[in-house]
Amino acid sequence: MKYKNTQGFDHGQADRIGVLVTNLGTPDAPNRGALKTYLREFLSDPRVVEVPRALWWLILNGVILNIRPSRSAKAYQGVWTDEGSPLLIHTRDQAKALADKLSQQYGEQVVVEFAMRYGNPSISTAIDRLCAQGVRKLLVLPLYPQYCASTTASTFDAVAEDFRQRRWLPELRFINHYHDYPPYIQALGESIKAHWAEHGRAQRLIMSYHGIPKRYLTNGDPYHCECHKTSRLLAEYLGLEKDQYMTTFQSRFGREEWLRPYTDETLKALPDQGVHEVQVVCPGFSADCLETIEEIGEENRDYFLHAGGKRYEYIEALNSQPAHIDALLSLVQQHLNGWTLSEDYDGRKARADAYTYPESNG
Ligand SMILES: C=CC1=C(C)c2cc3[nH]c(cc4nc(cc5[nH]c(cc1n2)c(C)c5CCC(=O)O)C(CCC(=O)O)=C4C)c(C)c3C=C
Ligand SMILES: [Fe+2]
Ligand SMILES: [Fe+2]
Repeated sequence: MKYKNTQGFDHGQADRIGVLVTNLGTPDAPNRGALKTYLREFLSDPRVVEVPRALWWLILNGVILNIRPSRSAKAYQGVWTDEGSPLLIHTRDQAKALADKLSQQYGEQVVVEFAMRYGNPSISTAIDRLCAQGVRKLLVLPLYPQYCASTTASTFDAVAEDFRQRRWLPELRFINHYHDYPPYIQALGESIKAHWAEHGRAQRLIMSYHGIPKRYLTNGDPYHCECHKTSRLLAEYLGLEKDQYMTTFQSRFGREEWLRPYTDETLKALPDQGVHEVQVVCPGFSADCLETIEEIGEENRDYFLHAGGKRYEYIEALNSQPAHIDALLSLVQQHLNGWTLSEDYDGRKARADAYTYPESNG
């Protein structure tokens, strides 16, 4: 059959709204084999690596997938928990907390699933589950505050690819970004203030975002601007002067130039410039993951202290903090506008006049 059919449909089924919460994805296990599978899927995405396909295929299969999986597996072993990968656990918990809030408000009318762009649970599996529960309107919330083609647009590609193979498409809404959304800035600001209340302030607040190749910016990707806007709004919220905070970019991959200034080089240089105390926050990561726990929490701490720094603190991602969930809730509510029927919700009535073909069972 060319198209995937909706499973479990019956005419008495209630029409529902689905919220699909997504993040990047993570390997199934912290070992070489799982890393190879994960990295192959991730790094084959042309939204992530914009290099001519034939050339990239040779580099990826000839070099990267032979070297990187073992190295990355070691790094993942250092952050892995009894429940699994931190990114997966946080995303699952965030979706659950959001689902609880939405069900308090809308009962069974709104259902939530979470998915990963690469790895499991896949976006297609989650859309299958939503459709089987009667979802006819779908809101996708990629947990990337700043729009980037490598992440946000790639998530859209995965939804579109699923839709290409599906018979009965739900109505679709897609949240592009929320880098300047006041409740998100407030949640970030309050989490930093709570850290200050407990530990005091350091000389400088470093706002570190995942990098991308500089070429993507010059080709028109708004990511760099959105990161800077988040930083400016956050600094305004906290009442910071220009010399009290910095925006930097981390997690470089490959040899070409990425967005500058680089987080690692900045931290290595700061002690010589008289900055011996820093606090680092990662406002582009909605959940702690390898890139924050290991790279910011450990690797960059070492660089800073070895360069003569005296005090280094990483301020955790918002994860499932109540203020974060509330910010996501209000973001979702804004995008559900015109869709929710909360008071007179009666999905059965909506389908009561459906005509049943005698020869079909659906
Ligand atoms: C190869 C190029 C990469 C681009 C471009 C890129 C952009 C990008 N990534 C995130 C968020 C995350 N990336 C994570 C891990 C990760 N990223 C890359 C490469 C690129 N990312 C790799 C190869 C890896 C895997 C880890 C490794 O082998 O070093 C993660 C963490 C995943 C986890 O399991 O914990 C996140 C989150 C953003 C937001 C972004 C562009 C804006
Ligand atoms: Fe990445
Ligand atoms: Fe910019």
